Amino acid sequence: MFAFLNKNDPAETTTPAIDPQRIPAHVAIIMDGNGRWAKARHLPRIAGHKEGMNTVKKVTIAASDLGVKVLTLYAFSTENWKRPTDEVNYLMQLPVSFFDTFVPDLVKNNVQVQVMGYTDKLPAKTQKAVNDAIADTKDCDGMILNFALNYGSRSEIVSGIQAIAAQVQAGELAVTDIDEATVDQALMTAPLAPYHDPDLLIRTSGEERISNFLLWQIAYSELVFTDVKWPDFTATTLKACIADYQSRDRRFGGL
Ligand SMILES: CCc1cc(N2CCCCCC2)n2ncc(-c3ccc(F)cc3)c2n1
Repeated sequence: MFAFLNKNDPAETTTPAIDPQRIPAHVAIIMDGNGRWAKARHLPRIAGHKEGMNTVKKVTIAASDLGVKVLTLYAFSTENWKRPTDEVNYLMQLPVSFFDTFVPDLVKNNVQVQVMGYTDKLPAKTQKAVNDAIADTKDCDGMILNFALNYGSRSEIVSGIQAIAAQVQAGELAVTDIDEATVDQALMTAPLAPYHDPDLLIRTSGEERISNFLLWQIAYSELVFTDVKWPDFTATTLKACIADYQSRDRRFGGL
């Protein structure tokens, strides 16, 4: 079901062998450990977030080069608003910094940006940076880089139920016609079809929790937990996680 990597090789010094024919189509990552990375170096937490953004750039290109179809990154949860104001303010300018420096590389690598979450609640500058990047990469038909931004799975499911109920109330949908596909189409991952469900979910920094991320979508996902902190995560770490994924015998509930 899930495994914990890096018991013996935390630095991932060896490049694992992976089968290029069995790359997971959709990889989702909970990018944890940025604050602890900074604390271990006697740096402010925002230094960890800044280094974490550099890792986003490196891992985006690595995933695209490996042939991943969708890379979903949990950048900011609905619960993160509880953090200190100065940290939230710093985090909210990261999408601006990211796109100021990285959109040309995204286009060069044919990467399309998508964003899911309650983005209307974000600061105007953050929303503009996100909307500009989506517009600038809309013609790219390579890997989709999907940021979860002000996202929470339970809220997403409630919003989806409300949308389905409105369809029934409007006479557009019969209750007996509601099925799993109806729910898939009502969730924020609908635009990722046919890759709306992650094949592989990675969480960094040793925590073994899902933390309200893609709860419906990970029903059959392989879960890999690594103790590597996100700022230390590299293309080699990604390959090690994919090698672990490829070592699994996925049954989707069957024998
Ligand atoms: C808004 C919070 C946040 C935090 C953050 N961190 C800090 C915490 C996680 C580690 C990665 C670095 N990053 N890194 C990229 C983005 C980003 C988000 C949307 C977008 F369209 C483009 C880039 C980002 N956003």
